[in-house]
Amino acid sequence: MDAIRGVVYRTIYENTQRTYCVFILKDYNEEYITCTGKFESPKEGEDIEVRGRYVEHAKYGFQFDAFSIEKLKPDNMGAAKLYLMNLGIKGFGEKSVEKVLDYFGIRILEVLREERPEEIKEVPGLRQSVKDELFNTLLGEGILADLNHFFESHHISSKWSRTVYTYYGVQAVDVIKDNPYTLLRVAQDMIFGTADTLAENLGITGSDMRRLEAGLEWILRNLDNQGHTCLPVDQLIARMDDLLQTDVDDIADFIQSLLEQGALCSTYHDDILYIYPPQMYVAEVEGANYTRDFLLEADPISLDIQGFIDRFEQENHITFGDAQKEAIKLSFFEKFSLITGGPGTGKTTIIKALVKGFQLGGLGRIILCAPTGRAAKRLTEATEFEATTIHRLLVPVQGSDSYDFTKNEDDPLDIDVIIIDEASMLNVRLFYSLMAAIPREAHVIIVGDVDQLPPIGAGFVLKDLLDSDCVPYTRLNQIYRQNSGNTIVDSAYAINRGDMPKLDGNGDEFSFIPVNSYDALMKVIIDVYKREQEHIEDELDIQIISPMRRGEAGSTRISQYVQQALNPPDSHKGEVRVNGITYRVGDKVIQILNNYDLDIFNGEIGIIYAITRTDICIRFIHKEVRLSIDDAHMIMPAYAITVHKSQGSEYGVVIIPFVPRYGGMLQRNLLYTAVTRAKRKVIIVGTTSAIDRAVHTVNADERYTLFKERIQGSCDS
Ligand SMILES: Nc1ncnc2c1ncn2[C@@H]1O[C@H](COP(=O)(O)OP(=O)(O)OP(=O)(O)O)[C@@H](O)[C@H]1O
Repeated sequence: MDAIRGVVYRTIYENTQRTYCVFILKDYNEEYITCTGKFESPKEGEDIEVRGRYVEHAKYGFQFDAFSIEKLKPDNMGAAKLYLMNLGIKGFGEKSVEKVLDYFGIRILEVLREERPEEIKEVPGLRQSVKDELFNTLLGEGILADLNHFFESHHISSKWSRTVYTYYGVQAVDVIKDNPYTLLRVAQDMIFGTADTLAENLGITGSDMRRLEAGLEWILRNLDNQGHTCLPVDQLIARMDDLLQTDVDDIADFIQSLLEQGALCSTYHDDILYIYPPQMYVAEVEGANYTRDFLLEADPISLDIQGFIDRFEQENHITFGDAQKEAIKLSFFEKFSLITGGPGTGKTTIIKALVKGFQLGGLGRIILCAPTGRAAKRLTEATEFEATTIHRLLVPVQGSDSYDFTKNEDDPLDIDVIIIDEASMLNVRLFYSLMAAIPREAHVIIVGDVDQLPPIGAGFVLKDLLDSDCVPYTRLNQIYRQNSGNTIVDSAYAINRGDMPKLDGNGDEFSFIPVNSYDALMKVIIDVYKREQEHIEDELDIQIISPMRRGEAGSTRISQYVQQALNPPDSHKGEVRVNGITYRVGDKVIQILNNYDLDIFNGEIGIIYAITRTDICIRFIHKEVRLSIDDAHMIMPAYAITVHKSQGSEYGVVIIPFVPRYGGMLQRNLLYTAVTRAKRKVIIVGTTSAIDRAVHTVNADERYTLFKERIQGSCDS
């Protein structure tokens, strides 16, 4: 490792999270060296030492890749002045700095070098607030330096120093030395192995309790992402053994002790012990209990149902099929019922009828909701009745976990009826939160297509409710949408049955373009996108939907290609680079987190129409917003998005890349979900073999959950 000392000459770039920077260092031989580092940028004029190595960057040439940085303490009065001025403290300008220098004289070098920030408080003539901030900053500088040193000595990037300091303050180094695994809670992008290696360096090995705790926490943290509410105990032990490579008996004893303390929960079912994190256990058990309460008794509304159906048919010039009528009757009769069916089977039409019917039956406080903003908007448009997202309905507790809501059993919703659409997206935790907030006397109607992808998060509520055979339900099989020749719908149903869709037709609605190389895939996608763009009024109506995000053919890479091809750099167009991603005026972006302040939700797609020094201005379908560049982590490029992100949304034209390199993602429900996102046109670009594999692969990913069994009442605890 090399070390260079010098003065920071100029900062070239720093990302908004302040975890990566590029700057020019002027070393003591007056040579200018471009440095990069995964830490916050030093300030211009600062004396620093960087340690790392010289590298040759393909584009930027020779530069210094700094692994760590240390601010050098000033060794003369001029440097001390610069150092103090560079602290960037409000109200601490040149005059105030002079006061400090006058007071300490040459002794200031000692104060700064030996990190005795408390002495700063003695300086007369400084405002108390300035003194306090100066004290805290100098203290922080010292601790940051200690952290940088500590990390460096253990070969860990100092990019986490600022976060760790912000979290643990003056105690930071001690906290980490005491339990290095605490880093995993603070440094979100740190992997277990990094903390584990540090722990080993510090003598924490084998079955040390801190190691067992961290290993368990790490595995349970990923449970939700993998779709499980619980794990069979053998699985849990095996996973911990894989991760920690320690004595299996110690792991088993540790799990047992947590069960005894109530830090983990468990259920015995079919001779298998399932282990739950407590919040998952509560969600699964209580979600099922609430549902069972609703199933206890029917609660018919006072309405001549047949007369109502006849009138609705007349007014809307349709004749309901038998299954549709059954669904309507069940919804009016039962307190809790379910409607499932594929695209075009009339689910939305039924919802429309239900709203009317419940109103006529005197139940006027009706809520329509869906898991995503886009689905709620679509429902509003289709039913002409205001729908909302489940999150908005339940009112999240600001700044807390994403399942913590203001509306709950103690403060329930003021409603008579709730109709929940796109229910295939409901995971166990969201379902529990929702059920907790529904008053016991309300009618609950759950609507969704059970053949869509399972939800993000644990469980598959819609499927389990259906499979339980305890919930009154209707399955709609007849397709009403443009009955004859809708090849999108026909293809979707063929895929769902496990048949190949017709790929050689020249239908305008469903087409397949074979490609036999990666380059051809990208080229065709761009050509098709361009062609469709010319025929469409609103670019938001075309969407590329890819089976996965990562990899050469993932949505991220495709988005980059499309941007390069269709919206390349242009001196007339504003652009900004955030976290290595370039956003340019004209680009399509997707919101990836709910932003309640701006009223824009996860999954909404928009086009950038302006970029200012501070904001990215985006036109979403119904709204234009100015997103602060500091909040740019809430968006992503979206020429292509994943099938998972597209759930609950519809687009006029959908382009689906589908090639063998998607591997395990080539599954029937994934292709079915992608195809059913299209209203007018689907273009699959790929290979017959990839489609064949998907059509014949029924999602084999097992989700560990006992939700269905709890609905059935076959689980004891
Ligand atoms: N019984 C019926 N007779 C004739 N047309 C019907 C009938 N039911 C629904 N439709 C029509 O079929 C089309 C599809 O219905 P709808 O949108 O309600 O289905 P959906 O299941 O909600 O579909 P998706 O999930 O794809 O939105 C609509 O144009 C609707 O007006």
